[in-house]
Amino acid sequence: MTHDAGAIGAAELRAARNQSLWLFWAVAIFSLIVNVLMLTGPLYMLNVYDRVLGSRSVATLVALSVLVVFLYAMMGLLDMVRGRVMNRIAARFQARLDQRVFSAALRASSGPKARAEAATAQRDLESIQRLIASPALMASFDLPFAPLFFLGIFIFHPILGFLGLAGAAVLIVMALANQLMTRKQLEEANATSFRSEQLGTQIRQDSDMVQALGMRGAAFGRWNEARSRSLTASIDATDTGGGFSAVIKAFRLLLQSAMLGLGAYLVLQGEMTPGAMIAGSILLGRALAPIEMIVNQWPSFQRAREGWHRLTVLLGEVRPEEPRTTLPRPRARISCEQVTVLPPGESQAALRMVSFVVEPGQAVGVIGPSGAGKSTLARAVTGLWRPAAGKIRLDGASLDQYDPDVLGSYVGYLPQQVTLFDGTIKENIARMSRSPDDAEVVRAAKAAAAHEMILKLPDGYDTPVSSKGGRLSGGQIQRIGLARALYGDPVFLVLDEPNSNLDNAGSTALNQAIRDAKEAGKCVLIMAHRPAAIAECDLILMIEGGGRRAFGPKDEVLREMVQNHREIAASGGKGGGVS
Ligand SMILES: Nc1ncnc2c1ncn2[C@@H]1O[C@H](COP(=O)(O)OP(=O)(O)OP(=O)(O)O)[C@@H](O)[C@H]1O
Repeated sequence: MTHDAGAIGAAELRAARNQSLWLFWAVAIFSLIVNVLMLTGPLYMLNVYDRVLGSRSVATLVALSVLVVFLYAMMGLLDMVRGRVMNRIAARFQARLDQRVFSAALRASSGPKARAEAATAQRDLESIQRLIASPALMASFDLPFAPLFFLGIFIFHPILGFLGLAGAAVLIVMALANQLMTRKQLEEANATSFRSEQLGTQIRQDSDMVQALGMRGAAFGRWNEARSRSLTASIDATDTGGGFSAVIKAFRLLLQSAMLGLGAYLVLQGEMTPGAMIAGSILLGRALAPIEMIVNQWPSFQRAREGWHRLTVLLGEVRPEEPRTTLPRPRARISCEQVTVLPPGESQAALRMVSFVVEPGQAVGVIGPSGAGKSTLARAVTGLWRPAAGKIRLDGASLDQYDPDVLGSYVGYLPQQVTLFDGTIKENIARMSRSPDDAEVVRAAKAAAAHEMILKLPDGYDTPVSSKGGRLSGGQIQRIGLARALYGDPVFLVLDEPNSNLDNAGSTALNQAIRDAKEAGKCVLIMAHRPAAIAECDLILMIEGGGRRAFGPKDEVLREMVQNHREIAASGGKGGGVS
């Protein structure tokens, strides 16, 4: 992370926090009143001991008690109000950043920067929100009023005041030691717990494969190992933190008793009244309570601090998208100019200096052996992976000149591995739109030859599916993926291995869909291994090892390939790796 990016991310987080600045001030003022009202107890004690018992006046006792009930009621009310205000500050903070963090995490996961931070982004935001809403942060609002209580003790007797201050200093040193000693342990506990959770989720998601391949024992063993590491780290952290909490609690109780003892001595010396002795001990308890609370809740502070740091990196590296000038709907002309693409986080290019042009109404078959860079090209042309060098243009404008969501609506992308969202088939075809266009959903399904198949399902278009397809077969998922790609009249289609799961009828329907798209003036890129998928292609782009080997009319390129094969065979060499 560059220093500038970090500063920008931190400024964004601070701005979200500072939008509630006036509410923080309101909480500070409520805290001032609540802390002043906390003097009620000690003052009541002082008066009961020194006045009521001395004068034996029931009337004074009743009057004082009525006053105390009123003051405690006020204190309770204000305490409740400040708690509710803090809850709302926390909710505002999260609401303001939720979408921004979500979208930054989404973009970071397919980009080279801040990928690690993206994994926990939403959790990190929540950990800050939880801290703001917790009694722990409220305790930090009470902390500045500790001097008020110490002043009260000093007024009772300076020696008591010095004892209280010395005790508080010891407690603060212990709190700092707690912070220092648990920091690394808590970091380790948080990280290992996240890793074991992730592994558990992955194993559950791939449960079919885990069970079919007899991986249950091995998977469970690995998960158990991760879980044990997380448990050990968490025990270490809670042991240390819990130890400090216990010592601090015992020390605070001891200190209060010491105050009482010293107070009693001063009373015996005639330097103080018994009421002041009791009140002094209570005041000390009030002054030290926030320190104890902060130490006990230190893991929440630590989680929020780590989260804040990671979000600083994420938001600094993944800046909000600048609004773009709206361009007219483009023609289906795609040109790649010397495009080089690095997969996210990699330093080696998966595609090198590739150039070609596809005109409206043309379909180009992208062929090449496994790992040649076909899917990489698909991701680059759809705008998912930005080229490290060169330009990809749609109707003359480079892809980054389009708003990503608008560009997405121009793209009909069928990825190599189709995943669906939890929802109905209709919602999936309609790209999870909140207001799906039924007629368009059916049109897209018909174009993908999925209509009849969908009607045969128990609830037709309203059949619920899961991310892995649920009741759907591989071929059915692929057809729904194709219908999704065709939904909303995209400008161009990018179909990555579109017929890998299709039967003959499916392949025929796919070819019809490609013909229709060409007739409608769209252009189509088909990444393919199987010859049937390139039947409708006018052009062939052959890539190997990330570089362009050949590009031109289909027959010419195929003839050239056959020629090469013959020559290689004749010279006794081995055939090329083209599928
Ligand atoms: N997400 C990724 N992270 C890192 N490297 C990747 C990623 N995706 C692909 N690569 C690398 O990029 C190169 C090209 O992969 P790509 O998936 O584009 O090949 P392909 O031609 O589509 O292969 P196949 O026909 O097997 O699908 C490979 O060396 C691969 O290891």
